[in-house]
Amino acid sequence: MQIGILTGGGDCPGLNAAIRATAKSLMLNCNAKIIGIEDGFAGLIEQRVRPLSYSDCSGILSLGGTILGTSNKADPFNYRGADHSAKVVSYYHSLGLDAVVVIGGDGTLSIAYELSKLGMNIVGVPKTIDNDLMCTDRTFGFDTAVSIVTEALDRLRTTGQSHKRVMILETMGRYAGWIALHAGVAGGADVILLPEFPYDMDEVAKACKLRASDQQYSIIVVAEGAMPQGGQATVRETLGCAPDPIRLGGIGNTLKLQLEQRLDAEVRATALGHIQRGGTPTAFDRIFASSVGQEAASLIAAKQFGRVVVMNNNQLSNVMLEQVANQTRMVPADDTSLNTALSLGISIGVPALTRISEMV
Ligand SMILES: Nc1ncnc2c1ncn2[C@@H]1O[C@H](COP(=O)(O)OP(=O)(O)O)[C@@H](O)[C@H]1O
Ligand SMILES: O=P(O)(O)OC[C@H]1O[C@](O)(COP(=O)(O)O)[C@@H](O)[C@@H]1O
Ligand SMILES: [Mg+2]
Repeated sequence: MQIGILTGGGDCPGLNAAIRATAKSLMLNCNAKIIGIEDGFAGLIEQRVRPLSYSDCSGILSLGGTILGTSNKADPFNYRGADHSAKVVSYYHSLGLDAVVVIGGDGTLSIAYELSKLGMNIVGVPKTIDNDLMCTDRTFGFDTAVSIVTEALDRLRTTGQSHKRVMILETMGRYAGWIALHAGVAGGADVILLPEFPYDMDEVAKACKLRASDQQYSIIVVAEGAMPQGGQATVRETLGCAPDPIRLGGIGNTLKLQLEQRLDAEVRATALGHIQRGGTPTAFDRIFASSVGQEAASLIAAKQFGRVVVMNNNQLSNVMLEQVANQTRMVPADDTSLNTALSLGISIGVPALTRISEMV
């Protein structure tokens, strides 16, 4: 049996743990040969692959990034203005691959679904710091990102407290607020602004004034996709050559300027950016990535193709690729962590009455 592995989309901590688990499990249990596909779908389009030996997959458990490389721009259906999908499928056959394990997020798995319809045997493994994939409670990379943001909040707290300032921290997450919400709760934020609930500037200012009257400083966590009521998400840049060209970012600074006009306090904004994605995975993400990796190997062994490994209520299972393709999992109004935040008096920038009506 000959199996390809690729990692697609933005890198995240735990990718190497997943590659290691998938490859070792296939080698040990199925005597499979593993072909590493370089730089996500770019490797299939540009025909760049290399064999992965058992030792290539050893010693990488704790390593951040991906030994295979990745791309969040290489879409075989729209690559530099042309459709390369037929060429990708014939390359897959010419390599003698029995299947490809595609480790990716919503975008990568949407592409995987389209390729599976063209006859490629694919098993998907979910990854992304954003945690925005449908049908799974978690994606690996998320826990590490939340830990990094939480540590940053702990650091912002002591400097914010010393200067009696409003400290804003902007997180990643695209159009979903999972990182901001979880890190905001873990870091004891006073205000958490999410893309799912457009905020009212007056409410944000009111929450800061309330904090100024007791603790004299405030901590705001804002997701990069957050937007004011009636407004739009802030775009950092629009890439020239990608089918999905929008990169969000900059809302932290905009919020700082707007808040300074409404408050007496000084306001400072920090954006963690790619620091949230780099470096070593947490123990949780190492175990999680290893579990989903070996489960993908089991699906391959059982010839269960066109499926994605998922984890719900701590149980591994799988769903069809089409169930996760072309969708984004947002924070729902009845989310447990959101309710925790609200119960603790953390503002989400909307008036209490709106909040209650949204939640019933
Ligand atoms: N809904 C979609 N359908 C098809 N391709 C998509 C979709 N969304 C994103 N893509 C493409 O998928 C690739 C990876 O997407 P990205 O969102 O960056 O990573 P991830 O796989 O982590 O979600 C990019 O080439 C992007 O253009
Ligand atoms: O690395 P880039 O191209 O700037 O992309 C940044 C985006 O990638 C992410 O870090 C991860 O997103 P994906 O998992 O969908 O790739 C987002 O949180 C962020 O908006
Ligand atoms: Mg994505």
